[in-house]
Amino acid sequence: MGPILEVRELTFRYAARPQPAIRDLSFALEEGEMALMAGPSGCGKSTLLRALNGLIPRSYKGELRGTIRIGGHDPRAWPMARLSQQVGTLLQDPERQIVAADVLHDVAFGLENLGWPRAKILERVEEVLHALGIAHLRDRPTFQLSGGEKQRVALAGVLAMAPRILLLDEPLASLDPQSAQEALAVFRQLHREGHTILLVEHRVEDALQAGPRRVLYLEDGRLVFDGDPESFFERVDPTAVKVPFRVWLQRWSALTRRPTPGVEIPPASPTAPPLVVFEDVSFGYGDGPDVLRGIQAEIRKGDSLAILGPNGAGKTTLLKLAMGLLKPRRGRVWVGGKETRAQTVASIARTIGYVFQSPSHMLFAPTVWEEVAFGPRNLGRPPHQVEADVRWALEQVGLLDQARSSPWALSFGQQKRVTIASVLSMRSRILVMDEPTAGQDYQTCMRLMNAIAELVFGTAQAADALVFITHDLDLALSFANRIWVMADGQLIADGPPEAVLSDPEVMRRGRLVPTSLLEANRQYLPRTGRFMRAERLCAWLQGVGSDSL
Ligand SMILES: Nc1ncnc2c1ncn2[C@@H]1O[C@H](COP(=O)(O)OP(=O)(O)OP(=O)(O)O)[C@@H](O)[C@H]1O
Ligand SMILES: Nc1ncnc2c1ncn2[C@@H]1O[C@H](COP(=O)(O)OP(=O)(O)OP(=O)(O)O)[C@@H](O)[C@H]1O
Repeated sequence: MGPILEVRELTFRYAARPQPAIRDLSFALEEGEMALMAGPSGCGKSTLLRALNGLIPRSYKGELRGTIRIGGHDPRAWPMARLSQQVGTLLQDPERQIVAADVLHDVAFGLENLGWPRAKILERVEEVLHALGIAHLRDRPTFQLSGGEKQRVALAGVLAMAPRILLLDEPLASLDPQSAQEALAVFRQLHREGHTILLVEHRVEDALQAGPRRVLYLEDGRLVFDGDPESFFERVDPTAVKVPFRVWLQRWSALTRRPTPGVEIPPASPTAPPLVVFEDVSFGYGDGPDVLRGIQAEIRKGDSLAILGPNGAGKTTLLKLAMGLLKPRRGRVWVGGKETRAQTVASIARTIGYVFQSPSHMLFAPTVWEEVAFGPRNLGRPPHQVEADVRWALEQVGLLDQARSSPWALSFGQQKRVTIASVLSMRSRILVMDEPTAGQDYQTCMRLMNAIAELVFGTAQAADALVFITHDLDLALSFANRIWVMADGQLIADGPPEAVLSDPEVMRRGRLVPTSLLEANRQYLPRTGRFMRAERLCAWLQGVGSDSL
């Protein structure tokens, strides 16, 4: 029997683009094989998945050349219903995957289409919801879900159908670390049961825990590596891909191109002037239960604040209260010395630039340039200033070359960066970002965060504070001088990364799982005195001599 999935010399060019998004791709997966696919943002990963699941050429027009075989047949001749029984896809943006009004119906949707009897559908849905730890969400309206809750519901819908081939486009991007572990356990189980899995993930270190024995690495539409994880680590540039810290250390002295050190982030000062104050704040949606309870905290000048915590803990809700998009049920929120109740959202937006979690909630303009120009124009800036602001913001996110593209003709990671640029261009004093680096490759992520940290801590002092929600502990320990952990609507920790991420009780309640970089940092903390990002820790370890390793 031949491979279950095979592509040969596959090339695809989107109609709107002069260059192909994937070029001459050839590889095959045997039945029951699991492979991890990685590569920089925009390298063609989602495009390949679209060609495999039939969205290309059905929904995306362009020029497709080469061969695709599924179980030895050309799927392009099949009706979509037959193809989707064989190939299940988790899309990168759960907003686009969820179809039904409540969780039960959403997860049951595919099975209903297959004509399963009702009792069997219910049984199957319960089973999948349990496996992903979201049984409690069963009867919830889907529009009310948090980002990570949505991602798990979308995944449940795909897994419920148990297709032979699973194409998973960044299934971990918005999951809290413990939920990511649970999802990985489900993938391991599916692999044991004989499903073929192609897992696209930037979180390489995490994704490898699902046990793939093969890594496919794309660059600029081409397959540049196909081999086992250890050989991948021997060849990979650790500044480009998130690898375990031991790989960093092994490769560090041989690196010819060292990453730029980036701006130094000083400790947060507990006596700096407060910018945003939460005064005993509680909040619930509509007449529903409280989702935030008794939040008492201040965001101060010079903070680079990372907000961590389980999916559904209330992180996004808290930031929406700061933006005045929601008003507290009890207590008060102050921005710039005034209560949010007494300010319009537009006036708060002059102080706080806010990047939403999902780019599809923000994008609206015909071109990237127009999208990024909207904010500064709205603030009444003169055209030459708008031009300078847009150019600068697009440079920071590495998208100046896409200025004339439609935001909809970009990869997910690129779209997310457009939304960041459209906030940077307003040059707000406080930058608030909901999972800014979800869906970004490691290198882009580091560049982006360095550029943003530079605004607050660089010589120009172009901003006063930075606040970001993230599930990436490495990002938090590398760029935050202060961490809040939220759990179940409450603030359970507030302090420097070294203290917060060393507290086992906070780690447990926050569903935080130590990464290899965090573990190395904890080990050396007595001597380093502070947590450091991977390259700094490597340099430090080298400085103290290898005998102490
Ligand atoms: N609908 C579209 N129309 C035109 N061009 C597109 C479209 N979608 C993606 N592209 C372009 O094709 C290239 C590959 O995009 P793709 O989404 O496959 O990348 P990716 O590797 O999945 O990126 P990411 O990691 O950011 O999700 C990019 O240059 C992107 O701008
Ligand atoms: N519009 C809404 N109506 C009702 N409940 C909502 C609404 N939006 C969010 N919720 C609920 O409020 C709680 C907190 O959601 P929130 O989006 O703040 O979580 P989060 O910590 O940002 O999660 P994630 O890490 O998954 O993004 C969740 O239980 C969520 O289901």
